[in-house]
Amino acid sequence: MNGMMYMRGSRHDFDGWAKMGNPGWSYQDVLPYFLKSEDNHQATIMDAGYHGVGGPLPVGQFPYHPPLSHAILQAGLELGYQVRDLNGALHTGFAIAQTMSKNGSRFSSARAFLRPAKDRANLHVMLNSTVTRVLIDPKKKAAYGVEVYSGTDGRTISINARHEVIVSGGAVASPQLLLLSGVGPKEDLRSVGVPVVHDLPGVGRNLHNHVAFFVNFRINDTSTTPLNWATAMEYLLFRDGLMSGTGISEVTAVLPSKYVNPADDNPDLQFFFGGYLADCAKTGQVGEKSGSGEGDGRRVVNMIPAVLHPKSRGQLKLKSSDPLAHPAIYARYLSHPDDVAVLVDGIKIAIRISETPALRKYGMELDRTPTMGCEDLEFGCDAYWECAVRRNTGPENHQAGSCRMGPPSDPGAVVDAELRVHGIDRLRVVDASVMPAVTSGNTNAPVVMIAEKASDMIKARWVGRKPWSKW
Ligand SMILES: Cc1cc2nc3c(=O)[nH]c(=O)nc-3n(C[C@H](O)[C@H](O)[C@H](O)COP(=O)(O)OP(=O)(O)OC[C@H]3O[C@@H](n4cnc5c(N)ncnc54)[C@H](O)[C@@H]3O)c2cc1C
Repeated sequence: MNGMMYMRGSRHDFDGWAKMGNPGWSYQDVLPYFLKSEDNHQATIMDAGYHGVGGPLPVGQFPYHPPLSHAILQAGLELGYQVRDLNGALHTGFAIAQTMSKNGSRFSSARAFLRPAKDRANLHVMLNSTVTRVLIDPKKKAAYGVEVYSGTDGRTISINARHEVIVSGGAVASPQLLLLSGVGPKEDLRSVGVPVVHDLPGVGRNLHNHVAFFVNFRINDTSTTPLNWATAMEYLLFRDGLMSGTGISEVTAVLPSKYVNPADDNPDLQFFFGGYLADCAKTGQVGEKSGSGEGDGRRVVNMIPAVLHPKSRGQLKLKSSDPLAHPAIYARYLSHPDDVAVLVDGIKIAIRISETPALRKYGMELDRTPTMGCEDLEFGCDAYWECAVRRNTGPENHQAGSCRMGPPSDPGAVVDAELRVHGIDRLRVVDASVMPAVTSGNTNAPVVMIAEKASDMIKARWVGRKPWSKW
């Protein structure tokens, strides 16, 4: 379950991965895999050559856009930015983002990829089950199965793999699972009593995330109404109206801070917008008064700058050898001073956006309520914003990098460019954890791309098929 925004990141992200010693991951290499999964239902109005049709994942804008969405785009134009396809030729600008959705409703990865395959004889989905360990032959250093705990009957069973084991638990659970299986930094494993199968220092390290700050504004609000039976009917009959959108959360901007060269088209800030959804209703009757304002026709909306190229790195460790216990996560957000500086510059850009004529029409005004703990600093000076971002840090949900891809010469690498775990045969990791550096945008589309590319690598090893090569 996520916010559905379909953002691939910048070509520089993938070229950077390739430069780090990962052949096959440059932008030119990965673009075909983005296209392979995509069924873009607005392909004709997007940049030519950058979008696919006919894939399993529907991509497109929601049908309903509140007027404020268009006003934000206008604000971007007034500041000299372009409104463009941010998954196309260039990566800087404003957009009503495309989403993983169809007919105004969410399209999860499960709906796109799993459900159509549900009747295949070689697919079995176990519900309410947790993999507790990858079974690895310590002599051969090869994975041969998994141990699974069933939350339904409390039993733990072993399942053998004929070919290989693919770990896809995400940036938190994948390193956790490797650690539980004895693959990780040997000192850390010994300290929690897990027998060491393979000393791999990078497991759980390099954990990072986009980190953001909510800048609040007040606007004059006269155009929202609570959801009611009429909006429900509009959605059911026409797949349109308030229920077929996400308010101004559909808008995003990818912009350079003052610390990067705009000509490089490698922006280091993404802006999200929030607080302008339709209201839940108390009665469901048409004409119910809006409950979200402050009673004076004003309501709070947010602009949320996020640092796209964070330099801060955290770590994940086991707290115990209990596979059902949560791991210890040391996020270390904003531990690198450059991340703070970029975020503060992002706040200033957000304020500039709010001061454009397009948003002044809405009476947009910065909420000057001081952040708790920063009251003694003069509101709005750099020291104040530095305090505010540290006191009210808003991490995104884009955790990545904790099983990072890299060559064997890289001591922090966990998987190679074929996503195989270094030192262990028949074991791959396929998810956001393999990203050496998080992409410049929301992370779901890149994870789908990684999975598409992985499926080719897996087939190449076991059935000898050639990589997908439409382009
Ligand atoms: C609230 C939220 C909003 C987001 N919004 C967006 C957005 O708008 N656009 C976007 O692009 N990205 C968004 N993201 C990020 C995006 O969803 C993630 O980057 C992406 O899902 C990561 O994919 P993954 O396969 O690495 O991990 P996950 O999607 O987390 O998949 C891992 C799966 O493994 C399962 N699992 C874990 N451990 C075990 C185990 N031991 N045994 C069995 N199963 C296990 C988990 O239950 C989960 O289903 C959002 C994320 C969140 C949380």
